[in-house]
Amino acid sequence: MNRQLPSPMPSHRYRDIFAKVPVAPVDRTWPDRRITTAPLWVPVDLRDGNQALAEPMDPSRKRKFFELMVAIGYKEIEVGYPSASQTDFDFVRLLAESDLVPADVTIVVFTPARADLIARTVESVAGMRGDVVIHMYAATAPTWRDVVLRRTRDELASMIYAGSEEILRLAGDSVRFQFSPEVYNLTEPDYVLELADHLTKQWDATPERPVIMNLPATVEVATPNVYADQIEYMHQNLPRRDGVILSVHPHNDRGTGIACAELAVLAGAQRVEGCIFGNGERTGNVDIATLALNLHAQGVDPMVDFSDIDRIRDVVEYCTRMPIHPRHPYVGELVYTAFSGTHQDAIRKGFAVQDDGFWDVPYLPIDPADVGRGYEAVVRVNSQSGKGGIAHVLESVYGVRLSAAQEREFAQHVQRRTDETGREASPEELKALYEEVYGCSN
Ligand SMILES: CC(=O)SCCNC(=O)CCNC(=O)[C@H](O)C(C)(C)COP(=O)(O)OP(=O)(O)OC[C@H]1O[C@@H](n2cnc3c(N)ncnc32)[C@H](O)[C@@H]1OP(=O)(O)O
Ligand SMILES: CC(C)C(=O)C(=O)O
Repeated sequence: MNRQLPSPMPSHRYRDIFAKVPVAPVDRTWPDRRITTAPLWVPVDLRDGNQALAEPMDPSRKRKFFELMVAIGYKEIEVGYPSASQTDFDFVRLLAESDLVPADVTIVVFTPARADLIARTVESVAGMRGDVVIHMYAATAPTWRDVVLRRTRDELASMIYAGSEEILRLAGDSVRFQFSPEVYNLTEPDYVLELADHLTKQWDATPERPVIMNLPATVEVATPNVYADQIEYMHQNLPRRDGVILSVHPHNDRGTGIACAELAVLAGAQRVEGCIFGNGERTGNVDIATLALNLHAQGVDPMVDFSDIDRIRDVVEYCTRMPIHPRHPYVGELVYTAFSGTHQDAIRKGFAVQDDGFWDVPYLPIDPADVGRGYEAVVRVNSQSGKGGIAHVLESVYGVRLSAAQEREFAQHVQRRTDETGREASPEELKALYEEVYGCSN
C-alpha cells in the first residue's frame, strides 16, 4: 500500500479555530432541519462588492446595478458606504431625491462607529422614502481589538455604544439599526451577547421595530458546521430574540461560503447578506444567486427572479468589470453542457421520457429553460463523446435520425475526426461529416 509522506508545507504555523476562540457548546438542532422558505436576501454588491474592486463602480454603473437588483426582486439592498467617498454619498442622495427606490424596498447604508462618519451617513439618507437601515460595524475579535483598534473589550464596547447612541440621537425616529460585530466567527460568544443585550435595549428592539444583528464570517476560518453551531448558539441565547433579525454574512475564503450560509439558515438565520455571483473581498462574499437557485432546485420559491440569468450576468460583468467563470453554478457558460459520452447518453434518454411533471433529467439539476437558457448547448461533441450525444445533436439540430447501426458506425467517424483535430465538432461540422459519409440524400 502507498503511504502518504509528510509534506514540506509549513502547516505548523497555523492553528484551528478552537485554539483561537471559545466555541460555545450548543444543543444543536440544525442537522435535523430543512429549509422550506427563503430567508430575506440582502445584496451588498454596492458596498462590500464595490469596495473590493480595483475600479469602484462609477455613478452610472451603480445605478444600473441598483436597478438590476430591484428588477430581480430584492427587498432590502445595501447601497453604499456614504462616508467613504463622494461617489458613494452622491449615489445615496440620488436614491433619496429620485423615484428609483420602490416603496417596498428598504435601503441600507453602512458606517463605522465614528461620530463624524455617522453624521455624514445620516446626512446621506435624509428624505429617503421608505424604510432605511443604518448598519454600523466594528471588529470585535481579539486580534482586531488588540492589533487594529487597540482597545480592551470594555473600551471597544463603549465605542460601539457611543456610535449606536449617536445614530439614535441623530436619526432614531426615522431609521432602523443594524449592528455587525465584524469577525463574529472569531469573537468570544459571551462578548457578542453582552453587546447584543446593550444594543437591543438601547434601541428598544421589538418585533415591530427589530434590530438586525448581523454575524459575519468576515474571513472564513472553519468548517461550515462550526459556523452553524455559532449561529444556533446566538439563535438560542440572544436577548430580546423576537425583536432581533438574525442575519449572516459569510465570505468564501475556504470555498465553503455557500455551505456556511445554508447551514446558518438551518441554524436559525433569517437574513443572508452576499453578492450576486459572489464578488467581494478576497475570494468574495457568499453568492446569493447560487443560494437562491439552490432553493429553487429543491422546490422552494427563492422569492427572486433569475429567469433571465444571462442578462443579469451581462450587467454584473459590466458593472464589476470582472468575468464570470464558465463553471460558475447556474450561470457559467458550461454548466448545462455535457461533452462526455455517458453523460450525453443519459441526458438524451432523460429528455425522451420527460413529461410536464417533476424535472428528472440525469446530470441537469435544473431545467436550463428556468433561467432562460436554450437546449442547444446541452450536448457538445468532442473526442470524449459517444454515439448517443452525436445522434442527439444531429436529431435536435437538423432532424436527422440515425438507425442504431448508423449511430454506432457514425460515432467512429466522428471519433477519428475529433481525435485528429483535438477540437470540438460543431453541429455544422457533424452535419458535413454525416453528408460526407452517407451522402446528402440520406
Ligand atoms: C469587513 C468590511 O468590509 S469593513 C468595511 C471596509 N470598507 C472600507 O474600508 C471602505 C471605505 N473606507 C474608507 O473610505 C476609509 O477607510 C474611512 C473613511 C472609513 C476611514 O478612513 P481613514 O480615517 O483614512 O482611516 P483608515 O482607512 O486608515 O482606517 C483605519 C482607522 O479606522 C479605525 N476603524 C476601523 N474600523 C472601525 C470601525 N468599525 N469603527 C470606527 N473606527 C474604525 C481604525 O482603528 C483606524 O483608526 P486609527 O487610525 O486611529 O488607528
Ligand atoms: C462588517 C461586515 C458586515 C462585513 O462586511 C464583513 O464582516 O465582511
